Amino acid sequence: MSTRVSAMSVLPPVRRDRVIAQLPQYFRKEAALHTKDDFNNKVKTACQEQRTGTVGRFKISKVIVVGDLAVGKTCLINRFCKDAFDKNYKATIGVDFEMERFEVLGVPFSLQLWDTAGQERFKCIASTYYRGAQGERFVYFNLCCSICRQWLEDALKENDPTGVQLFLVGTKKDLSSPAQYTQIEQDAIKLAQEITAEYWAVSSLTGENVKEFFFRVASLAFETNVLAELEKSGSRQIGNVIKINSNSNNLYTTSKKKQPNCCQ
Ligand SMILES: Nc1nc2c(ncn2[C@@H]2O[C@H](COP(=O)(O)OP(=O)(O)OP(=O)(O)O)[C@@H](O)[C@H]2O)c(=O)[nH]1
Ligand SMILES: [Mg+2]
Repeated sequence: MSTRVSAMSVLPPVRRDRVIAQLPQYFRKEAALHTKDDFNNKVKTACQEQRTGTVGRFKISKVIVVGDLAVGKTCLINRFCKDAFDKNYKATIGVDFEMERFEVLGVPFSLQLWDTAGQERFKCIASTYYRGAQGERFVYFNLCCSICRQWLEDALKENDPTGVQLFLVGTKKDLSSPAQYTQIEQDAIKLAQEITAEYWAVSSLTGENVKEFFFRVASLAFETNVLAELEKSGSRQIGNVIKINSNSNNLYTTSKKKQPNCCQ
């Protein structure tokens, strides 16, 4: 057994409240990365037959959280990972990391959450990370910020947009009245559609939608990763029994992304 595998085998079992057996649903149908109600059949079969390749062993998916300062990036991660909330603002310096382990369709799956700093003076540090990141990247953008389109442009400049799944997250939902929220949501859905992102609204103070959101991220990341693994192993086999579409890892978006405009 390799050292890496034995290191993994000493990890404690995945927490029971991180087990995902069903595909978690989108938040708003009009701004979803996909609207299917179950995991892809090829993915389900691969999981049953334990043919998920590096997914489930040492593969770790990265989630990069970006957005303006004080929009609530760190609090969102802390609410999910530690079930904690701090009302005092402590700016992130550079980048912090959290690891979160799931079990999806019986397969262990880890997300590494990159919590970047929103302050302008740390922005160059964050962009170094986008550049250095290998493999799939899943980027969130916080809604409650005037320059979120700027973050988006910067992050996409460093990444192939087709390899990135975007989530546009409206934070601090508890602070708006229902009437204010309705207006915010309309604008957010428009922006999400424009940038081909999935929209969510969350509150780290109350915990509303936080777990649902991360479960959805983990599930879509897992599905994309397994499909990519199947495609890789499919292309290595001679005379495949199962034909795997060469575009199958690009599940959710085939349309060319529009250049984001300036904020209104
Ligand atoms: N009411 C309310 N306040 C929140 C919520 N989320 C975060 N806050 C507050 O907003 C402030 C900033 O939160 P952070 O999570 O530190 O913001 P950040 O985006 O990580 O900021 P940087 O690290 O500077 O980029 C803190 O005072 C939090 O308590 C929320 O859901 N509701
Ligand atoms: Mg922070």
